[in-house]
Amino acid sequence: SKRKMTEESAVKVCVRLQVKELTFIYLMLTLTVNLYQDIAKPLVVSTVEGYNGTIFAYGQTSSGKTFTMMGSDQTPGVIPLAVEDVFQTIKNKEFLLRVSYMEIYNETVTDLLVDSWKRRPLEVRETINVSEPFRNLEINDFSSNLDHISCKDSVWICDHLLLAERQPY
Ligand SMILES: Nc1ncnc2c1ncn2[C@@H]1O[C@H](COP(=O)(O)OP(=O)(O)OP(=O)(O)O)[C@@H](O)[C@H]1O
Repeated sequence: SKRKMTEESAVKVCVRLQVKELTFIYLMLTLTVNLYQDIAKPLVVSTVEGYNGTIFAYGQTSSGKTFTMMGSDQTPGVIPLAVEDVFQTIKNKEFLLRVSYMEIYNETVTDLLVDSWKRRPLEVRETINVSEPFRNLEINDFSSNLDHISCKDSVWICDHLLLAERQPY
């Protein structure tokens, strides 16, 4: 299909740094969903069990970081796939899910969940072992089974992340 041809046109390389070794290398035929299943899903599931996890996209401009992380309606990226899996994993459990979304650009940290006209650079706290490294970062609580919380599904979260990203400065 047209979509498949397009997605296959880019090379994805997934790196887990381990003393100068690459653990996985994905070539042109790899779809984001395959990469997600191998690399990200185990990490996402273990974060729900209490482990810390980081998925980090690195590469030169236009190499496909946003495409891989956010994706599109036809080809969901790592973030929507991860949010969906989090909701699947916490289904029928009482679980507090907290989401924040920030951008680091030209050494300035910005909270993307704040309306663009209210945005101010976040102050970075450099003290070791602080649980909140950014002062004033908006942290949204979403719960899978509390009625008074407006968000109940992964689509709502992803829509808000996309809206936040597209707000003009
Ligand atoms: N695997 C892919 N299949 C099809 N199109 C892709 C793929 N990866 C990237 N693209 C397309 O290439 C263009 C650049 O990709 P993208 O915006 O994701 O790059 P980026 O690394 O986030 O760039 P920047 O650092 O400038 O933000 C976009 O139009 C995107 O849709």
